[in-house]
Amino acid sequence: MSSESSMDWVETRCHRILDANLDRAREGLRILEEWCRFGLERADLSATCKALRQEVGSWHRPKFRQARDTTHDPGTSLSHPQERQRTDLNAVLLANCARVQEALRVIEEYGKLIEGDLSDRAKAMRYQIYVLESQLQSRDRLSRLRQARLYLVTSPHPRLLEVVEAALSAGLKLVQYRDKQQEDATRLETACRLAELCQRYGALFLVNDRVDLALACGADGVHLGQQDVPMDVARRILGPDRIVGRSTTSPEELARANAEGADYVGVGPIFATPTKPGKAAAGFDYLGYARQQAQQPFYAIGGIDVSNAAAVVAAGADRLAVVRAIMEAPDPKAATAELLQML
Ligand SMILES: Cc1ncc(COP(=O)(O)OP(=O)(O)O)c(N)n1
Ligand SMILES: Cc1ncsc1CCOP(=O)(O)O
Ligand SMILES: [Mg+2]
Repeated sequence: MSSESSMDWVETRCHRILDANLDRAREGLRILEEWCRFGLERADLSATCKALRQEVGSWHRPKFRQARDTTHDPGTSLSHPQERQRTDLNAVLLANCARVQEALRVIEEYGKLIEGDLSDRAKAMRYQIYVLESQLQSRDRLSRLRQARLYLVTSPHPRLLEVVEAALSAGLKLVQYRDKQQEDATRLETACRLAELCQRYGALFLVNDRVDLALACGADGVHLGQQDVPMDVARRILGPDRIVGRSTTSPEELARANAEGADYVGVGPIFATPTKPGKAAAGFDYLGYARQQAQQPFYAIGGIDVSNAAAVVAAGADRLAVVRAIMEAPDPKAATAELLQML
């Protein structure tokens, strides 16, 4: 091969790579656009996707298409098992954000050999996709939160991951890691393992009290009590896309949580509970008040189990948070299923 024809050979291969990845980016954007338009009914996000998709289309030069050689492409018949089965909507959105980001990265690198300008634009667009991804995630987190009726708050347990997995396998979609005793290094390790587990089951994962641990393990958010850091500080640290929940025991605390814009509130303790010794019960009166006044989803918590959950629901709760009812149940999966059914 002469040195000139070898350069042509490389260029044709690069055109082929650009052709495939321009198509891949456009397809991924179309999938995201459809959800923004028909799922979220968000004209702004849908318009963003459309503009990005059209821009990618405008980069697609005829010479890239002409280099296409589908019959000899060994990749056309390869597909990963994960591509055939996505666990939930969020997995579809995440997979397609990743697909667009990867395609843009390829365009950015190979574009340097062909057109520097194309490479620069692909890089700029990749950052726009990161922003879009976090916008989609935050919308998605809040809608998943609204769907989650049962909230497991964990307690220290020798088989913590096993118990949580049993509850997740029964359909639980919201978990809070609460451990006041462990050293930070162990807590962080456990939080990371729980975050991964919850993600696998399509469940939201929050960390109790600790914004730093929530950030470090990539949790979906944090639960703050009245003595924890102020909500605006948590939002500043975690960014606008994570969930921040707040405990409330009285109308005054609820009014503050409303004003602060908490994404959800804990309402309780409904009954006195050994999990929070010394904390007086707020009772059904406060539950009824929260039902009228809460501006966000609220979870009744404190002393709730399968024996009294129906009464708590009758008193106005449509969401429950529990510790012992699942963590100390002889069969955590069955207890979760029973509670879920009551909701
Ligand atoms: C859902 C939910 N509600 C209330 C609490 C209690 O939080 P807090 O008052 O900060 O007490 P601790 O849990 O930190 O002991 C909660 N954790 N979750
Ligand atoms: C953390 C917390 N906050 C108010 S009550 C409570 C503990 C609830 O535990 P249990 O469900 O075991 O009564
Ligand atoms: Mg707390």
